[in-house]
Amino acid sequence: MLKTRGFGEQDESKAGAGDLYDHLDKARAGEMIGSPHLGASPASFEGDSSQAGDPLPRLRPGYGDGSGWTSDRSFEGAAASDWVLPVGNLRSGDAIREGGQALHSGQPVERSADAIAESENAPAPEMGIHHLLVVDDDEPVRNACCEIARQMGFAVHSAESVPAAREVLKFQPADLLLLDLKLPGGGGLLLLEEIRAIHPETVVMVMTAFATVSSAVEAMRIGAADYLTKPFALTELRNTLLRAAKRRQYDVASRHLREKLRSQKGDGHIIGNSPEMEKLYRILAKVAFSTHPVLILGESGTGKEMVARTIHFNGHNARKPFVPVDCGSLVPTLIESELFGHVKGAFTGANRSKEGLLASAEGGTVFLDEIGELPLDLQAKLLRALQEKEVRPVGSTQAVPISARVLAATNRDLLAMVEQGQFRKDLYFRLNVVNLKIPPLRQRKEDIPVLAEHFLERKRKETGRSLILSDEALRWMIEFPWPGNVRELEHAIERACALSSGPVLHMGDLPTQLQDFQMNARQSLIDQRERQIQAQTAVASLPDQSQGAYQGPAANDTSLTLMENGERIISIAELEKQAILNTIRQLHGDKLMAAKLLQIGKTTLYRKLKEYGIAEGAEGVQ
Ligand SMILES: Nc1ncnc2c1ncn2[C@@H]1O[C@H](COP(=O)(O)OP(=O)(O)OP(=O)(O)O)[C@@H](O)[C@H]1O
Repeated sequence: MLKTRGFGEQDESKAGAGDLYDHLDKARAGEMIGSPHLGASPASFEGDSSQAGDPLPRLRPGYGDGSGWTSDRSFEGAAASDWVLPVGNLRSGDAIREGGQALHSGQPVERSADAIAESENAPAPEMGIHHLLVVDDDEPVRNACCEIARQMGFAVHSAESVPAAREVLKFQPADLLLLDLKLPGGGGLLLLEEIRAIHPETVVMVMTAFATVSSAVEAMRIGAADYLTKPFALTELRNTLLRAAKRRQYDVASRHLREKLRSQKGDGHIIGNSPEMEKLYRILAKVAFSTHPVLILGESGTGKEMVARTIHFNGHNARKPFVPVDCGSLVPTLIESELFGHVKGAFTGANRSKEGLLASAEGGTVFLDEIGELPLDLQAKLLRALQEKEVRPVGSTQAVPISARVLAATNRDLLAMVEQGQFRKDLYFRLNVVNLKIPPLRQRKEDIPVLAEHFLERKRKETGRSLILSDEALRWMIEFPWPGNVRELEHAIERACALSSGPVLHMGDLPTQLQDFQMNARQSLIDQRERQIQAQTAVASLPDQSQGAYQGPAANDTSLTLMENGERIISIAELEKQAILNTIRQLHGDKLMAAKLLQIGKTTLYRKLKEYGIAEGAEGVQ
């Protein structure tokens, strides 16, 4: 049976919905959901104006036909569960069917997207449909929470116990879970742990009684995002649900962005799949959706500006301007007027007023590159501008509001500059709300082949030539430390493409620093090999070891360990002693040559001999 009712109508259906109406009506009258004594006055919450002054929820005037809601719902397999199909995520004028497959009984009813968007409590339409599961054995509380959530635009499901909740979750994973911690058939904490393991992305809010606040703390430790203490006001419930929905939306959006960053190819996109870059994508995907300042750190050419652009063009203000400011290349006398603007006549040559770069970003992003180069006096002015969100153009008495997000970058050690008094500490903390470190290319060598291929592909497209790197060239590119990072690699490929006459790019086509690096590396290998051969030849040309050679420690020597199987374990110190004494003997006492062949200093050799108690002039070692 389908029962409908519009808010404010007197209730021929009230008997069917039972306590829900009592609960909602009383809650609307300023009482608390979950109160054990519903007649209690909200005065007990004095001091919390948000609760005491809780505005009544504005229920939409019915669904489509102006009526109320469906009741009498159940879902096959989920006893006492309450299902309502999606709302939200609609464009103006859209209509949706409520009920659909999941409703066991009753006709689907429609309501317009406009009606939903109208509701001040509904999550923003772009937030999408959120499936909320309410789990509480207290039916009036459960129903009241479901109703409020439904009005806010959630797709609501409910269960009165842990087993019933598990049944619901089999069919519909929850985006959000509102969970009473005190439940029959196993506590809410158990379900919370299960959810964290199976659906870690579900945002969980727990409900507790005053007496069990410690379990809420435990729940937060396990991973609940928020908690409500019973009894709670409508406003609290709505705010908690909204926060959770936003959090969920944020999590989903950052996960998508991370995937996008990982898989994107082509010009203008960050390339690289090393673990270091994966870490960078993870943080980048989070900061893109916030408005906090971000400090981007990394050596020259690591891609700091590219990262700043990626943050801006994937964030909420992507359509607003992105204004890069190179603090290092601005003429010192002009920096102030560039950043903050000036009025006509402010200084010689100021023939007209000019808007500053900070104001021109208008809700977009200002990227302060090489922030470490900003003179100290301007650091103070920038700090003031960021704190007060306004700038005063040079020569003006009027402040101009600024609304841009600030991203800053540097290849310098700002903290060391702070310690040396070259950079303001307060500005450093202002800019460094979040910091993103881009590792140098030599610390993520896995990215070199993919980056090289990326730049080659660009050249192939530009020139129509088929171009590939020889194995040798690629091998040395991977070895090379790239002090100029990705920019240097990009230029190396460009140069090689320009110089090579055929499709294969060889070592000879790469820049001289790479060729020099290859030559030096080869030379040091040759030198090392030669030293080894010399040493071997010297030893081989000496008399047989048995002739007066040091024979090692005596059996009773403490440097010896005799194993059970009779094998002797010789200590490192003893091995060293053997090597030194044998070499000197083989060289007929030539200690200088011995030190050279053993690759130790002469003084070390004499010190060792002294330690061994071998006096100058002893046979064979003088
Ligand atoms: N991960 C990357 N994927 C593709 N191209 C990259 C990457 N990192 C850097 N680049 C390219 O390298 C060049 C230098 O990048 P960018 O200007 O962002 O570096 P930077 O760290 O800001 O340098 P500087 O400190 O010198 O200003 C650009 O052409 C950019 O496109």
